[in-house]
Amino acid sequence: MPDPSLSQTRTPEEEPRSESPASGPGISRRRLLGTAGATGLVLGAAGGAVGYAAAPSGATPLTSVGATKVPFHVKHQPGITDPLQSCGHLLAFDLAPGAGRKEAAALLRRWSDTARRLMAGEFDAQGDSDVARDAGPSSLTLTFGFGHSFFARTGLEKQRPSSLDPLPAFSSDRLDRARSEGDLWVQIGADDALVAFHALRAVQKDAGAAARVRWQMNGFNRSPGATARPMTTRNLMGQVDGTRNPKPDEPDFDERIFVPEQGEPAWMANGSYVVVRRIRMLLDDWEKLSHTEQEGVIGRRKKDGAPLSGGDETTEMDLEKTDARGNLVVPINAHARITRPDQNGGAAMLRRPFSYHDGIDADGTPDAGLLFICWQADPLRGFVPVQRKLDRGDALTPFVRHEASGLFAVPGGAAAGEYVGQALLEG
Ligand SMILES: C=CC1=C(C)c2cc3[nH]c(cc4nc(cc5[nH]c(cc1n2)c(C)c5CCC(=O)O)C(CCC(=O)O)=C4C)c(C)c3C=C
Ligand SMILES: [Fe+2]
Repeated sequence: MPDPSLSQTRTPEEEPRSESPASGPGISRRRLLGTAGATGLVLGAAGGAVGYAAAPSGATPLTSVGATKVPFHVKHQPGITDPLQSCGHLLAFDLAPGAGRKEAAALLRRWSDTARRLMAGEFDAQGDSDVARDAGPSSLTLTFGFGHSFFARTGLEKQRPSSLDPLPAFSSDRLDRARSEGDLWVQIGADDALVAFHALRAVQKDAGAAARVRWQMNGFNRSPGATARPMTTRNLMGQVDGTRNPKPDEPDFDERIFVPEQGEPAWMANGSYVVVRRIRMLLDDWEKLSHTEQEGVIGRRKKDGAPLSGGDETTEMDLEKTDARGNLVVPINAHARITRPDQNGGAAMLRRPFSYHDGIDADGTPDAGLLFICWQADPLRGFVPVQRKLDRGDALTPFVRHEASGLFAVPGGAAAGEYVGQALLEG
C-alpha cells in the first residue's frame, strides 16, 4: 500500500528536495526518514536497490562542525584547553606481561602517528574500517598520559614525578580498583560519535600485544549548535557547569595548569597532571529536592548559573551578602562557595568533564553522573586541597559518590616528527 504521507505537501521548513532516484523529485529526505518503515517497504517492493535510509545524491558539504581540525603538534597536548566535545572516550591500558620500555616507546610512537593522522582527517584508504570515512575530523583530539604504575613496569622509577604519588583517600570514595588508575591513559574527544569510535578502535588496534585495556568509560556533552548561542554546558543535575574555570587569557593560567618549560622532571615540560574521577550522581535523591533547595546546594541559579547573590552567570559572587533575616544568601556549605580558589589557598584546576550514562541498575537507579576530568600543574595544589575541603562539608556530597579514580602525568605536546613521551622514553 502506498504511504499516504508521501502525498502531503511540503512545509516551508523542510530541507530542499532530494534528487535521489530512491526518493524521486519532490520528496524531501526528512520526509523519507520520517516515514522510514513504510517507505522502506514501498521502495523494496518496487524493486529499488536503495534502502530508505540512503543519502541523497547531492552531497552535503562538511559543516563547520565536521570540518573543524585541532592541531596535534602543539606546545600542550590537545584535549586540555580545547572546547569540550560532544563525545568522549577515556581508556586506561596496562602494559602486557613482558612488555617494557622498548614496547612502550613503540606504542607511543604508533599512537602519536595515529593521533596526528586522524586529527588531520587523514584516512588510510586501504586498511581503514570506513567508520569515519564521510566525516571530517570533527574536532577530534587524542591525549596520552602515564600512570604511577607505568614507571616500575618500564624501569623508569627515577623519572617518576612525586606529583604522581597516589591521591589520599577521601570519605566520599567508593572506588572500584578495577576501574581506577592504569599504566597508560588515553582521552579521545570529538564532535561526532563515529569519528570518536573510529579513533578508539585505532588506539585499541595500535596497542596490539603491547598493552591491554584496563578500563573504558564513555561520556558526552551537548552537541555544538544545540543552543541558540554558545553557552556553558550543563551536567546531568541540570546545572550550568564550568562557569568559573580558569581562562587561558588570565595571567596565572599557564602557571596553574601546566608544568613550566624549565619544570621538573624535564620530560614533563609543558605537560599537566590530570585527575579523572567517575562520580555517580544520586539523581533520584537529587531530583526530590525543590529547585530552590538545589540552588542552595550549589550557590548558583539553575536557570542561568548566576550566583544567588545576584547578577548574571559571570557576575562575581558576593560571599558576604545576607537576606532580611541575616542569613548568608550563598549558603556556607554551597559547592560554588567552598571550591573557590580564594577559599582554598589559591588551589585551582581546569575542569573539562564529560557526562556519562551507562544504563539503569537492577534497583532502578541510573548509573549516571560526571566523568570529572581536571587539569593542573600539580594535584597537590589543585584537586587534593579542594577535594579535602569538599570532604569536610560540601552540600553536594550527599548527592554524589566517587566510584573510580585515576591520576596521570600528561607530557607536553610532541614536536613535529616526534611522539608524545619521547623525552621520557628515550631520554
Ligand atoms: C575537587 C574538585 C571538584 C569536584 C570533585 C567537583 C564535583 C562536582 N561539581 C559539580 C558541579 C559544579 N561545580 C561548580 C564549581 C566548581 N567545582 C569545583 C571543583 C570540583 N567539583 C571548582 C573548583 C569549581 C569552581 C569554583 C570557583 O572558582 O568558583 C559549579 C558552579 C559553576 C562553575 O563554576 O562551574 C557546579 C554547578 C558537580 C555536579 C560535581 C560532581 C558530580
Ligand atoms: Fe564542582
